[in-house]
Amino acid sequence: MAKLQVAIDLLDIDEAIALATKVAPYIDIIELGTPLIKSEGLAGIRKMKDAFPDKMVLADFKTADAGELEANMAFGAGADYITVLGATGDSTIAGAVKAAKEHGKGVVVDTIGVKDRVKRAKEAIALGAEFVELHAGLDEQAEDGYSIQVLIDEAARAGVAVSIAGGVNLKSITAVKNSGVIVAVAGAAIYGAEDPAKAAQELQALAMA
Ligand SMILES: O=C([C@H](O)CO)[C@H](O)[C@H](O)COP(=O)(O)O
Repeated sequence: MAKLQVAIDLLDIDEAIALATKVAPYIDIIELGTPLIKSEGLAGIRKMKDAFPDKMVLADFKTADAGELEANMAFGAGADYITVLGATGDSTIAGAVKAAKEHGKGVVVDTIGVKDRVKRAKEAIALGAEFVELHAGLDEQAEDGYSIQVLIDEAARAGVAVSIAGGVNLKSITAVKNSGVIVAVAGAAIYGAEDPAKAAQELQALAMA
């Protein structure tokens, strides 16, 4: 069984909240995607958490430096999780983990751009990350030959708590779940669906099967 995280890559917080309102019954974690955070800032995080106080809210900061400072910003605005880039230095991850412990929150390390995602996942967990996102970003997904199977294979041999992001949809979610992830992240498959609530409900049913 895997939890379901919706990655909201919209640019307007009111549209994001309207989407989250439709899908919240089927979702465990609401992610404000990096473009949404760049568009709306910390105020957007506050607004989302105020609208969904009982949901876990993930701020996809993709922090690359000043880990403790940025994590304090995200948690202070109401986020339950912040993402930090796995490609950055250990001290940045450790700084964010320090802030997370002080706030009783969590750090998710995002392996976007990392060559050996499994090795880095193990290192990130040792540094105190709650889980690690095996992630192919929107640009990597658009490259010729991309297949989510790479991430599924990595999750199956990771041996630490991981999520998968990058092409999770109704076709792939069963294999994603069976790989042993603790969280499946779906963006376009939900926010781009004609009926986002139905899409989220179907994804959740398969993630929990
Ligand atoms: O994290 C993401 C990306 O870096 C832009 O913020 C996406 O939300 C994530 O890759 C989800 O992807 P899809 O489910 O394929 O939309």
